[in-house]
Amino acid sequence: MAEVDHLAAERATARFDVEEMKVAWAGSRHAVHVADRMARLVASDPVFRKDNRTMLSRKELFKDTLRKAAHAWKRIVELRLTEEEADLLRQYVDQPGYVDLHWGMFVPAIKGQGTEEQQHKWLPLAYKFQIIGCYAQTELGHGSNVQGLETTATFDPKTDEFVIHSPTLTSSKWWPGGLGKASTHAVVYARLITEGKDYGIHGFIVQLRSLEDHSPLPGVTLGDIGGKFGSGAYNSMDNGVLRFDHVRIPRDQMLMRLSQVTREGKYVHSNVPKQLLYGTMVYVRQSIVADASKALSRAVCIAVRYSAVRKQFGSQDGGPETQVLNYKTQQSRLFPLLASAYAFRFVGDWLNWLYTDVTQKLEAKDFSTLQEAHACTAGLKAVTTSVTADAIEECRKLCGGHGYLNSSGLPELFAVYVPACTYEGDNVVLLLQVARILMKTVSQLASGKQPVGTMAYMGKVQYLMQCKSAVSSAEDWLNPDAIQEAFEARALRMAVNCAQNISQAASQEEGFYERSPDLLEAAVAHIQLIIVTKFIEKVHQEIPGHGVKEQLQALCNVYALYILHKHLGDFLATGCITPRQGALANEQLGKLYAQVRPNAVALVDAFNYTDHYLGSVLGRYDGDVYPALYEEAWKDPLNETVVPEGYHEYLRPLIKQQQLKLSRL
Ligand SMILES: CCCCC/C=C\C/C=C\C/C=C\CC/C=C/C(=O)SCCNC(=O)CCNC(=O)[C@H](O)C(C)(C)COP(=O)(O)OP(=O)(O)OC[C@H]1O[C@@H](n2cnc3c(N)ncnc32)[C@H](O)[C@@H]1OP(=O)(O)O
Ligand SMILES: Cc1cc2nc3c(=O)[nH]c(=O)nc-3n(C[C@H](O)[C@H](O)[C@H](O)COP(=O)(O)OP(=O)(O)OC[C@H]3O[C@@H](n4cnc5c(N)ncnc54)[C@H](O)[C@@H]3O)c2cc1C
Repeated sequence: MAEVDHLAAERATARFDVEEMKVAWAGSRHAVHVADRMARLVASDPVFRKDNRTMLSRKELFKDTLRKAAHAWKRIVELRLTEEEADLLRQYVDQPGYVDLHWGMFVPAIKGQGTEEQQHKWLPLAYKFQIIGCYAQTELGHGSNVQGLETTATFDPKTDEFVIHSPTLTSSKWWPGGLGKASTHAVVYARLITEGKDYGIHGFIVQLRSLEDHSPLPGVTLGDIGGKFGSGAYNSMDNGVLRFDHVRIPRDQMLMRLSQVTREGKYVHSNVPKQLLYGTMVYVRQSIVADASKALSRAVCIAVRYSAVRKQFGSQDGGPETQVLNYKTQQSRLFPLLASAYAFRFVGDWLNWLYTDVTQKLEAKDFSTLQEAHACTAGLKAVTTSVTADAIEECRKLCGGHGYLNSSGLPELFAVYVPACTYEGDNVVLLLQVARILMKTVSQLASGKQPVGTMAYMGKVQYLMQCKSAVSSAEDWLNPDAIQEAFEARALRMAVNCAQNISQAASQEEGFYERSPDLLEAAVAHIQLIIVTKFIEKVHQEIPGHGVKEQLQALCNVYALYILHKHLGDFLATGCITPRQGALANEQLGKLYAQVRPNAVALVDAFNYTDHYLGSVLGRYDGDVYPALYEEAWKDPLNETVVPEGYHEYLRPLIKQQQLKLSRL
């Protein structure tokens, strides 16, 4: 705890119990305790220091990542941490690295697509780090279009092996994290060819490097793909390139849970949907939604605390300067982001529940919710990452000039975060998947088929297509039913409009292609409805703690009315609300910002982030920003010498030359 709390006055104005809000945010009292313990463990360990990260060269940064990963593993083993604790410890280390892909994709791919026998063989090796794995799907030529991948896995019945080959330059695996320098193994996605027939994409476990000296195995060419956006940031990750020259692997290294190749080379597909091959991506997409709320809440925490510390311009009578957080413009930019952080947190929890539920159903051979899981994970991944990436940049601007300094933590957070809009599915490509499912659902309405899950509202088509909002005062917008109905009507009408336009095209495919920009917006409207709905449902639950429910209610309304205001064109164009009702929503939004203002600092305190994890001099808990900024500047390598290197070569001759010229005048 800080000795001098420059934000004490802010904390004193909070009208709710911050400790209880921490519980609401983390999900349970247990979750708060575990997270707290792990965060402090990391913060107090000098190996996990990260304040100098943006000043390291790529090589130093990569070595630092290896060191941190090894040290984290040592601590996990020494302290006998549980899986939950270990995951949190890695999260607080906060440096992207090969372990993310090892635990986050390699292990889940084997769990999801490997037979029990294969899991029995490979998982213990992975769990003890006797092998290190990555997920090698994307190629130089194709990422989004998974069916377009070119790497081949041809079965050779003579030797009972698959021959893995990269037939073209564009078939080189390109991007997999951990592949460049660290991984010994990969789950490689390749076209399965047997008995002369191409059966499409399947997963194979392939060893890449020697377990003795880490050198590439014969026929394997691999390396790092090069520096990436920003200093520090995602450059700690060894995203890699990989080519195979007729590399042989035993037949039993094909992941055979969904389909098999027999000893004779016969292809057998189990009676399961082929999309289960994409299961690892679905799993990671739902984790990415939870991750979005973490990244967004970090940026918002920095911007809120700093905005409370920073003062600009005085009162007209020469009194004290105004905290920038008191400017209405600052509030209208910042508070919707604060509300979004909470909204994403709760929708992330719900998505995790949905994923667990779908997984259990799949195990019982019930595939009915597969489409729902795909639509929700793809859509929520797309919307939450796009909003978060933009929001981090907005937080940088909200911090003025100091936000542009590395020591603010925001440039690095942005650089680390933006690829989330691309990896695990480009956001536009994913939203078009949602749109396809929406169009399918609309087309089935006429046949009387009742939509289920998050599409269930579409079943109220008769009502939602013609309903008119009853809002007649700003306060009416505090009614969750009014919000819910407006969002449902907007999403449905946008989807139906798209479907009608598509039906006028020469073919469904052509119509979809022509209308894809509108479809994108319809998909976003549907996903925003889900986020609003899950926030409303959360607030309806019993939430203990003085004032906690009231604050969440206010944030829920901020989130919904901000989206309504931002997308007013959609609501008006579809006739769901009138311009007057739109203006009333904006009026109510202003009142809600005033309600949030005294609670803002406490609302970000509830994220319970250590100064180490935040990594920002602007976001310090104690608000003592200026001495920290001043001190940080002196740590820059440029300040190691008073006179800079290069002075004698370039500056002195220049200055002397000018002096000489002047003396001749
Ligand atoms: C790793 C860390 C884990 C922790 C995470 C926590 C925090 C995150 C922090 C850091 C992350 C760290 C690293 C990031 C690592 C990144 C890894 C990667 O990027 S791996 C590569 C990911 N690649 C993609 O996502 C590719 C995107 N493309 C696709 O998913 C598909 O190809 C696409 C676009 C869906 C199209 O597929 P296609 O086969 O052509 O399908 P159709 O459009 O024709 O659809 C056919 C039917 O299949 C249904 N479908 C499609 N996908 C799925 C799915 N996933 N699940 C279920 N069903 C699916 C689709 O709806 C169609 O159904 P119908 O036939 O209409 O009924
Ligand atoms: C940091 C990072 C880490 C990654 N890690 C891994 C990893 O560990 N393993 C792995 O296998 N891969 C990994 N990837 C690859 C990643 O999954 C792909 O980059 C991603 O799926 C996007 O595919 P792409 O690069 O082919 O983009 P493209 O599909 O080429 O996208 C280019 C543009 O085309 C547009 N576009 C494409 N198709 C359509 C369409 N049908 N309709 C409309 N517009 C379209 C996109 O919106 C985008 O604007 C990683 C990528 C990054 C950036």
